[in-house]
Amino acid sequence: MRNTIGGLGEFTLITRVTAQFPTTDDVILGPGDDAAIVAAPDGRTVATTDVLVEGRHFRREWSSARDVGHRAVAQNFADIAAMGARPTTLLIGFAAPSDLPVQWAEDFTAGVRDECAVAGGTVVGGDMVGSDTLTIAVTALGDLGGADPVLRSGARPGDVIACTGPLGLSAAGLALLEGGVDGPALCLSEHRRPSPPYAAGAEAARLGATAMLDISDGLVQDLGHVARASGVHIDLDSMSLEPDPELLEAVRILGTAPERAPETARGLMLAGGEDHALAAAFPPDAELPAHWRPVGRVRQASEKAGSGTDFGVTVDGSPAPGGGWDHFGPG
Ligand SMILES: Nc1ncnc2c1ncn2[C@@H]1O[C@H](COP(=O)(O)OP(=O)(O)OP(=O)(O)O)[C@@H](O)[C@H]1O
Ligand SMILES: Cc1ncc(C[n+]2csc(CCOP(=O)(O)O)c2C)c(N)n1
Ligand SMILES: [Mg+2]
Ligand SMILES: [Mg+2]
Ligand SMILES: [Mg+2]
Repeated sequence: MRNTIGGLGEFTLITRVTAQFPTTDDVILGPGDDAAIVAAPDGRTVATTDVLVEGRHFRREWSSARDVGHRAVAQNFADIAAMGARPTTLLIGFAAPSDLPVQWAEDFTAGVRDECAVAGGTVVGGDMVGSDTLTIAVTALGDLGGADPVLRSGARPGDVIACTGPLGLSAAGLALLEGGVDGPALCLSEHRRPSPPYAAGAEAARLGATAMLDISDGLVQDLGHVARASGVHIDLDSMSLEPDPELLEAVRILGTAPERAPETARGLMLAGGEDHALAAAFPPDAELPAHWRPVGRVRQASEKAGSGTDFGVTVDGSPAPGGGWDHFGPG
């Protein structure tokens, strides 16, 4: 029992974990009572939740506890940013077996704390329960700062689709880990600790974005949600997707012939999930900073090309290949 959370007990563990989190201007009452009280300066709070399950989302042999902490924050605060909001606070449900080392819980918490410092939020509560499967369920809250939220449903024909943040790197990192081969550090680190462009969410709202979401399941599949919600069609220009040199190197290490590497890398940029980049639709006359890379156009839904499994997204005018993540669909 020594050095396991079973030895420490639930309430000591809660005290140790919550002691790591600073208070911020968004916190009226932090952890310790029946609920937290969070400031909502304009009267609205953006709320979202995502779950990480060991074996499904991470493996302890591939990711450190700190990595999982970073990732739990990143995937949730990316959803807040994708609404055009500023990340403020988190609640963390922590379900773990009793023989989990205390050190793992401490390191996970340090990862949460450090990613919160990057995103600008903090933790105000959570829950600790026993479970055979290590599972992290995070609720994130955010503040719109008086602005209108950027929904998935506002894209209009003529809009430009632009992305900011990495694409394909996390999928390449995962493939390297699955293959048991070493590869570019950037791919491995983006898989273990995604780096969503948090501030770009509110920036997109200021720039007049008509629709936005973060890329968790794959660019094509996720933009399909925008296309359906907005009643439009989206055509992506594959040649506007410029693979990072590290992504090209990773696909070569994974066995792609050098001359095919750009195409394979673009395939990962189109279908790879978990980068938590932001993709948004902007009016054609929007003046976008360079980090928002135009990657496609919004068209009338009636111009939709292709048949079969059409998510309302084409690539270079042709039906997009599948490949996005579906937790319950065919693998
Ligand atoms: N069990 C559920 N009950 C109610 N709403 C849900 C449930 N699961 C998902 N949703 C809602 O469905 C919408 C889409 O969920 P989804 O999880 O695909 O989005 P996401 O969190 O942006 O993506 P990802 O989970 O891949 O990061 C969200 O508004 C989410 O709150
Ligand atoms: C061990 C292990 N195996 C597979 C994957 C790949 N994976 C899991 S969930 C997901 C989509 C986003 O999830 P969600 O929709 O729940 O946010 C992806 C691409 C992984 N990360 N770790
Ligand atoms: Mg979700
Ligand atoms: Mg999302
Ligand atoms: Mg998903």
